[in-house]
Amino acid sequence: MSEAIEGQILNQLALSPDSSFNTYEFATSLPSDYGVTHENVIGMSKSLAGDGYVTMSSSKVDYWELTDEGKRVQREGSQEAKCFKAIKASPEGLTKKELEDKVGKDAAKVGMGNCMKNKWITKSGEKLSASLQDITDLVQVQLSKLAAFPNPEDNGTCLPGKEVTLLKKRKLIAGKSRTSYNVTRGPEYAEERVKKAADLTKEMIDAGTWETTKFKAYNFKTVGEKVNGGYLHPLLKVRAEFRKILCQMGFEEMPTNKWVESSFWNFDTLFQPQSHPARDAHDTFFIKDPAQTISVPKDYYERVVKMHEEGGSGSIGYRYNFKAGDARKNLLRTHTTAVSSQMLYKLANQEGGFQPKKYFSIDRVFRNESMDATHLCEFHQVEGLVADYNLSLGDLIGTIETFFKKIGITQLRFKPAFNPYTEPSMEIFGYHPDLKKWTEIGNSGMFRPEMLAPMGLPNNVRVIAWGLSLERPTMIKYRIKNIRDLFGHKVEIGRTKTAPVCRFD
Ligand SMILES: N[C@@H](Cc1ccccc1)C(=O)O
Repeated sequence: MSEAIEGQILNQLALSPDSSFNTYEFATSLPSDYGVTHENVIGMSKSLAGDGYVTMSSSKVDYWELTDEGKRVQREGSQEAKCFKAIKASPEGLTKKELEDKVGKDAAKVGMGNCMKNKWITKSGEKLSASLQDITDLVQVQLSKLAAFPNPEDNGTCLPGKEVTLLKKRKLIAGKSRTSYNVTRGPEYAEERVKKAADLTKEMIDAGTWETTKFKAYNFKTVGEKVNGGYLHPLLKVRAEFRKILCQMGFEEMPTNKWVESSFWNFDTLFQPQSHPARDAHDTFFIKDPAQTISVPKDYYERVVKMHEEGGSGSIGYRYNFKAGDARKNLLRTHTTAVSSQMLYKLANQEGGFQPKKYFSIDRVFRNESMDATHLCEFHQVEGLVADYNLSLGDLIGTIETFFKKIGITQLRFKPAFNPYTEPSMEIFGYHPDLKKWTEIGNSGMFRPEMLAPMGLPNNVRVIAWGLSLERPTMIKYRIKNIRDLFGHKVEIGRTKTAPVCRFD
C-alpha cells in the first residue's frame, strides 16, 4: 500500500517541473475504499522529502465542526423551532408549563426566549400563542450549510462571522484547524524512488554490488547520542576538597572505616549518661546481631565507670549505677566523636607519652530521624580536634572560621549550647543564601575533664573539637535547597562538567 501511495505522489509531480499538490486535497480525492488517510499521505511525503524527492511547505486552515448538540439540532431542528411548532399546533395557545410538557424542559428554556426575540410568539396573560403562520429555522439552515459543505473541512468561510459567533455561543459548533502541505519536486526528484542503502555490508562487498548500490548521504548535522560516562558523586568531590583543606591546615586523618561501634566508645567515654535521650532507640540504630563484640581496655573501662558513678577531677559524676550491659551494646555510630575518643585514648597512652596533635575525619554517621529537606538518617560528619597544652575557646572559633573561609563560607554564627562531653559548647550556624536563613551546620566545644582525665591525658592538655555535617555546608556553598538532591545514587547535580559542584580546583 505505501509503495502505491509513493508512486502516486511522484506521479502527481511528473507532469511538469513546477507542478504541485496539496496533501489534503490529494488524500480526499482518492477513492475512500483505498483506506488512505491524510496522515498517510503526509507521512509518505515526509519520507520522500527526507531523500530529497519532494519539498514540502505547510499551511494551516481553520474550519468548523458541529458538536453533538449541533448535529442533533441540524437533524431535529432548533429549540425555538420546536417551541414554535408546539405553540402553533395549539389554537388556544399554551402556558409555559404546557409547553415544557410538550417539548421538554431544556428545549422550552432556550426555545421560548428565542421565539420571543424573533417575534414568533406573543404572550397574553399566561398563554403563549403564535404570531406568524410559518417560520424558517435559520439555525438549522446554517448548521446544514456547514455540514453539507462539499468538504466539511473547508467550511471556514462559508458563513458570515456574526452567524458563526452565535452558533459558537450556543455550543453548536467548535473551531478546528488542519495543517496540510504543499508538495513540489525536490532536488532529487525522480519518477521512481530508488532505495538507498544505509550501510556498506560484507555481503555487498562479497557480491560486488557495492559498485552499483546507491547509498544514503550521511547527515552530519544530526545530534549524536549522548555519551554517558561515569562521574564522581558530588559529595565525594566535596569530601576530597574538605580533606585537602584540613591537610593544608596540618590535620591528620583518623581511621573511620568501621561503622559499628560499642555504646562504650560512642557514648560512655564521652561522659554521656546512660539515661541520655540520644541513647534512646528513637535516635540510635542499635545492632541486634552481633549485639556485643567490641572489647575495651579494662583499666580505662574502670576509670570511665568510676567517673560516671562517683566523678573525679573536680566533678561529682552522675551518681548512678553504671550498667556494663548498656556499655557493650553495639550500634551504628551516631557521630564520629566515637572515633575521636579512641584516638585521644591512644594519644594519651602512646609510647613516649602525649604529643600535641590535630586530627580530622570525614565519614558516615547514622541517626534514627525522620527525613525531610534538611534531615537524613545517615549523613557525613566532618570531625576535627586539636589536642594541645593550654588551648582556649578563641582557638576553637579561629580554627573553625579559618576552615570555613577556605571553602568560601564567611557568614558564620556561634551559639552557646550543651553537650555532655564539652564545656563550653557552641552550635555553628551558616547563612544559606537561597533558603534565606541561618542553618545549623555543626556543633563544637572543649572536651570536659570528665572525658579526658580517665584517658590519662595530662591535666593541662586541652582538646578543642567540632563535628560538622558535610551535606549542609555543601548545600550552602553549591546552593542546593533539598538534601535529598545531594545524597544517594541518583544524584543529578554534578553530572555535567559545567555544574559548579564540579569546579573546585
Ligand atoms: N558529636 C557532635 C559534634 C561535636 C564534636 C566534637 C565536639 C563537640 C561537638 C555531634 O554529633 O553533633
